[in-house]
Amino acid sequence: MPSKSPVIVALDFPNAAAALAMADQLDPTLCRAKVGKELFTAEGPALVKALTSRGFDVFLDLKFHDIPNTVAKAVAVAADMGVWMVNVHASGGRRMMEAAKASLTTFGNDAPLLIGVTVLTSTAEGELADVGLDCSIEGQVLRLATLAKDSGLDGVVCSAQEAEMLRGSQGPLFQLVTPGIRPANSAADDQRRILTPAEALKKGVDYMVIGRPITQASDPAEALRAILNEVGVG
Ligand SMILES: O=c1ccn([C@@H]2O[C@H](COP(=O)(O)O)[C@@H](O)[C@H]2O)c(=O)[nH]1
Repeated sequence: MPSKSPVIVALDFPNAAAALAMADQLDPTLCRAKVGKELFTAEGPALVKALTSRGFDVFLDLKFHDIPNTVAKAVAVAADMGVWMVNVHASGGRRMMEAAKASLTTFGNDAPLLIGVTVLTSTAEGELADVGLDCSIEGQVLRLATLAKDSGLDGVVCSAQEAEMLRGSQGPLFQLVTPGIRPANSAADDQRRILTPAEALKKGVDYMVIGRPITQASDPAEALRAILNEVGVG
């Protein structure tokens, strides 16, 4: 049965053995699973299949960013793999996102959620200037989220710090997927725009992507349970 949990556990591991050892400690009715660049580059579609056959909804987090034709084809292959969610960089632009969305038409109700990445949660205020953007992070997130919605995407990756603003501007159905979640007293690591799980849900996020606070815990299943208790789920 697909999970109704708001938690997506980031399986950031170097190989299938380590990722599946972690997955086997987690209950797929209490969380979803995210496969990112490190794990997918090492193990490919077989690893996605191993997770879906264990009952996990899989978010394939490859953040495609390329010309429209290339991204559209990659998104369709991801859909064929049976993933639940896939993403592209919203900064790839309207034509790229529209092509990605169009490539999912043939999948009908089985199409994965298509999500646009706005500004990475590791980016701090002031760092946009380094890449030539003369605006605030909130302004850039709003601009890219609006473009993603206009291009037909189902939602965006953003920080929970921007969730309230986006919930107000993009409406109740636009999916807000937020990494950069840190339970109180956890290390921020390389994340810069963080909130706790309870703060994030209060701001209206749909899904919280959580990696190290769960996967590096001495008891990952207990760390997940504590987060679900904090937000009153499960
Ligand atoms: O803006 C973004 C987009 C993606 N991520 C990914 O989420 C997880 C976060 O892991 P933690 O260990 O909880 O920091 C990781 O896989 C990133 O690639 C993100 O952090 N920010």
